[in-house]
Amino acid sequence: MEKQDLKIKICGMRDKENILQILRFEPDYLGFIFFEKSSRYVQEDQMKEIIKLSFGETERVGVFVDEAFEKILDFADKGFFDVVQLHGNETPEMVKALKEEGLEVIKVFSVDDDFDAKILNKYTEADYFLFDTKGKLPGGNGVKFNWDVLGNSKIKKPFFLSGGLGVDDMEMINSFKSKNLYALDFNSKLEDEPGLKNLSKVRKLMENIFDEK
Ligand SMILES: O=C(O)c1ccccc1N[C@@H]1O[C@H](COP(=O)(O)O)[C@@H](O)[C@H]1O
Repeated sequence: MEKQDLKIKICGMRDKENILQILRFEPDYLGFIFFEKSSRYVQEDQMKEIIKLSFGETERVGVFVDEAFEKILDFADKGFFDVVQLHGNETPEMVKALKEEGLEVIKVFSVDDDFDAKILNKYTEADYFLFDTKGKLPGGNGVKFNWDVLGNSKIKKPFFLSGGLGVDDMEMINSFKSKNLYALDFNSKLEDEPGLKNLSKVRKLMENIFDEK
């Protein structure tokens, strides 16, 4: 697999020093969790400082769980993110309304063995889908789902693959064939503690992940 084939998102960032270290590896996306119950929650005041950093080509993703439309817009106006990730039970109407405000939208679906891909047809307005593992928490469970459930033909939109991905999963990722796989989303498996990514793991990911085939 060639590097240019797949985008990389590293999620759950909040520590300024750690962000600066990770930015040196030039991931395509960095994610920030605006869900108060998350152990990776970024407060508004922290975010005001974080956006003063230079992100270069790396896009910022704001992660929300069933958040009010007005709050998402307010955070967008404050320049907290470039792309919004809706990680709850947001409706197709919510996606449409955010699109009408000019936002780029990733809609998340929590997947288990009973996942029915028909639901995707309701979310045609989303720019991207993201598939995460259904678990106790809305996200950040650190567990993989059975990727076979996605099936090849059912996903008509570029999508992020997520849920417990780590640096040792490349062989599995390489053998997962889906023409619309757009990005890999890494979070808890790269951490020393919630919100703090381990540099050796990120280095291994960014330098070696695409060379294993
Ligand atoms: O990480 C969290 O705490 C979190 C909380 C609420 C919604 C989403 C969250 N994280 C997202 O979960 C997936 C998968 O993470 P993991 O690899 O299983 O740890 C990822 O997309 C994060 O954006």
